[in-house]
Amino acid sequence: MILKKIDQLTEILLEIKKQNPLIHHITNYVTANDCANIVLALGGSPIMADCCEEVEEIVSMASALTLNLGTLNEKTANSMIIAGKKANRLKIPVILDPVGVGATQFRREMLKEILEEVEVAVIKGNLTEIKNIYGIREKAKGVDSVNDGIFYEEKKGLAIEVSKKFKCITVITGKEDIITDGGKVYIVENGTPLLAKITGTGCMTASLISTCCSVTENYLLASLLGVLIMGICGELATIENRGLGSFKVKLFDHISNFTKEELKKGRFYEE
Ligand SMILES: Nc1ncnc2c1ncn2[C@@H]1O[C@H](COP(=O)(O)OP(=O)(O)O)[C@@H](O)[C@H]1O
Ligand SMILES: Cc1ncsc1CCOP(=O)(O)O
Ligand SMILES: [Mg+2]
Repeated sequence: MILKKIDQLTEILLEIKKQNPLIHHITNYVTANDCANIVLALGGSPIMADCCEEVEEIVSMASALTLNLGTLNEKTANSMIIAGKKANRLKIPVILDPVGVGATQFRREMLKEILEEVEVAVIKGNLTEIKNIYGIREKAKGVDSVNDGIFYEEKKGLAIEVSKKFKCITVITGKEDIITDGGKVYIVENGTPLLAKITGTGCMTASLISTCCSVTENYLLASLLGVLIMGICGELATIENRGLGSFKVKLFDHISNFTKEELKKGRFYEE
């Protein structure tokens, strides 16, 4: 079963290299450069554009749209809605990363508006972010998850409920990652605590998922692939690690060299 899945995931990987899809991001100014480079490393082509006058034109050329709330303001929130609606009309997948949504009332209100106006294909966040999306008010200190210690069954249940509520794929990242469409659930065990020590690995995971979603209609498998790539490459980057700087460089090296061979290092199961 897993071998068949590896073949299906490899097909998505090869399709990205073949198509070089354009991935439109409306994202934060902290990790934008890393997200652009991660899309390039996987074989896609990034464009970051958030001006409301041009987002419709940009998204019309793109194969996926990533909306990242990391440094949200009223202007970018408006651009997200304009671009998101256009993406929906064009049937382009929209991937939402609700960065720091538990931190402020403003983010929660803007997120609610975005989700009322835009149909999202995938919501990806850490546990605190996903709890807040579902209306569980866990106050975030910033952009990181407050508590990853809840029972695995509870985390899985939450992801399923979010998928049902918003009719989308839900991804909860953390020590183990959960990916679900509300029915089938994948658990990914790859990763390293070092991934949580550098900023942007969550944002980059969303960019990887977007790139994978851009070449297939199977958003569940595409999300699984994006998560696996980050987890496996994170593990590979720890080999002979000298510190966080070189860890990050090695993470990019492994993502740019990622093939079916690396995919076989995936530790995931289906429920
Ligand atoms: N304790 C951990 N062990 C293994 N992998 C982790 C751990 N914490 C986070 N990760 C990985 O780091 C990446 C980013 O996840 P996370 O830190 O939850 O996102 P964010 O940066 O949005 O808070 C994911 O690939 C996740 O699997
Ligand atoms: C630190 C920070 N502040 C606003 S956005 C951002 C980056 C968050 O990135 P990630 O969610 O991948 O850790
Ligand atoms: Mg994040």
